[in-house]
Amino acid sequence: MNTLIQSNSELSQHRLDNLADSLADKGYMVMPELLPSQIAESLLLEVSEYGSQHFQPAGIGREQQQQQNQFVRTDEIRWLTGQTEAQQAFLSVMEQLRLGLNRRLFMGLFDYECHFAHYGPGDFYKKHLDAFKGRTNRVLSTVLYLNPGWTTEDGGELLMYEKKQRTPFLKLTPLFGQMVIFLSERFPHEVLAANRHRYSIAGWFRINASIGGAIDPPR
Ligand SMILES: O=C(O)CCC(=O)C(=O)O
Ligand SMILES: [Fe+2]
Repeated sequence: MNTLIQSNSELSQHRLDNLADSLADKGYMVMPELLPSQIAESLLLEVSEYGSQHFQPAGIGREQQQQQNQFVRTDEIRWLTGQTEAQQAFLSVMEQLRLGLNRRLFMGLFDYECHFAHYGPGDFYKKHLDAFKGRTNRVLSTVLYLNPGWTTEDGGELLMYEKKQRTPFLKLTPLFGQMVIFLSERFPHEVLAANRHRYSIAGWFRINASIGGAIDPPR
C-alpha cells in the first residue's frame, strides 16, 4: 500500500460539511490546507523536476477546436495520470471530495481530470470561464497551489469575478498547499503574471454527459 496515501490523508466529515455549505452558500471556497503537507511537497518536487519537454503548451477549447492562443494564456501543462505515488495520493483525496460532495449536495460528480500547470515569469491566463452554461460537463473547478514562500510582491494572483462585474471580489495569492474550489459556470477568473515560477494543479469535476455510450469529452 502506498505510503503517501496512508499518510493521514482522510478528509474529515467536518471539513466536507464546511466545503459543501460554502459551495451551496457562496459557490466557492478557499481551503488553506487541503492535503497533508507531505503530499503537497512530493507534488511540488515532481512538477519542479519536469523539464519543458515534459509539458505541453496549454490550449483553449476542446478537441478539434483546441487551439493555442497566446493572447489568452501562456502557461504550460501536464495531465496527471496517477503515474507517481504523489499523484495517486492527490487523486485519492480528490476522490474523497467527489464522493463527499455528491453525498451532501447531490451534484452527480462523475469524474475528475486535472493537470499540473507551470507559469514562467510573465505568463498569464486572461479572464475566462472554465465552462459555459449547458455546453460542457465541467461543473466544479479546483486549483491547488504549490509555491512555498510566495509573497504578495511575487504577483501571480488569481482574480475571481462575479459575472458582469469589472472589479474582482477575490484576489488570491497562490500559497503553498492552498486550494480554491468554485462552480465552473459561475465565476469568470484570471491569472495575473508573476515574477517567479508558479506551479499548481488545476482540475475539474465533471458530470457524465455521455450519449450513446461515448464518454464526452475525451481529452
Ligand atoms: O492557476 C490558477 O489560479 C487558475 C488556473 C485556471 O483558471 C485554469 O487553469 O483554468
Ligand atoms: Fe480557469
